[in-house]
Amino acid sequence: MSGTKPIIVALDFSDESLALDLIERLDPSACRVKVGKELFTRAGPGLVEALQVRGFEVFLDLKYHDIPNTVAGACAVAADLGVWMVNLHIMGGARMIAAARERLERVTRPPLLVGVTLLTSLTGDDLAAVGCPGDPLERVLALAALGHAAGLDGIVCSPREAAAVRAVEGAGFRLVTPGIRPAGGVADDQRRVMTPREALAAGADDLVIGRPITAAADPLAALRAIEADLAV
Ligand SMILES: O=C(O)c1cc(=O)[nH]c(=O)n1[C@@H]1O[C@H](COP(=O)(O)O)[C@@H](O)[C@H]1O
Repeated sequence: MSGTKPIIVALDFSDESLALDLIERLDPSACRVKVGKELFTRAGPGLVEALQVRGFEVFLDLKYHDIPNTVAGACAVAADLGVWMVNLHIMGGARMIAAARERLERVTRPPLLVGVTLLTSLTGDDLAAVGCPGDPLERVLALAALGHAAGLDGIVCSPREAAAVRAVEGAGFRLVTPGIRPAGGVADDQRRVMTPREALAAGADDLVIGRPITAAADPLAALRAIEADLAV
């Protein structure tokens, strides 16, 4: 684990006010937040700035996947926004990743650049159905190696793959893991999941957690319960 606050709360809301209501009750010294496609499409960069003004480090999760020039430009603009972390799809290829890295090297405060390997909602059967049969773990390991060589700071993967990736890619490579579900929680659309404690024990650096917190009757109590479980 590379920090004292491994939890990233995924603010997957359709409305800015819902995100801000939750944020008012969170402590920026205890967690980070993620702004993804839903909230960003609604609220845009202004919301990112509002979160940062309140002291939160923001993971901008727009999963860029395009030609190298377009992704590099988007990463540069994300850096201008001052975000802490930004992501892209490793399937965009080594030249796309290298272009993003090269552009970020030109900015004063580059965000961490991480790459999505295989979405945590996908199984081996899903891979076969899109014409890429194979074992999810093998695919994650291959994409992690490609991304690392092309200049990523880390990857997004399921915690189920964290230990294997850590063994190959080493200590400094950041492992960001969604697909987190407290024991007994519903998986929703996630397929490759682990509990928060299992994920940290497997070597994850960051735990991206959305609905187990945001859809709970008492989101703050749900977050506290996860933190308490991790502290044991
Ligand atoms: O890049 C991501 O953050 C991401 C990658 C991935 O493979 N799986 C995944 O679930 N995510 C994001 O992580 C969050 C997980 O949310 P919950 O399933 O509600 O905990 C969502 O905001 C997803 O967009």
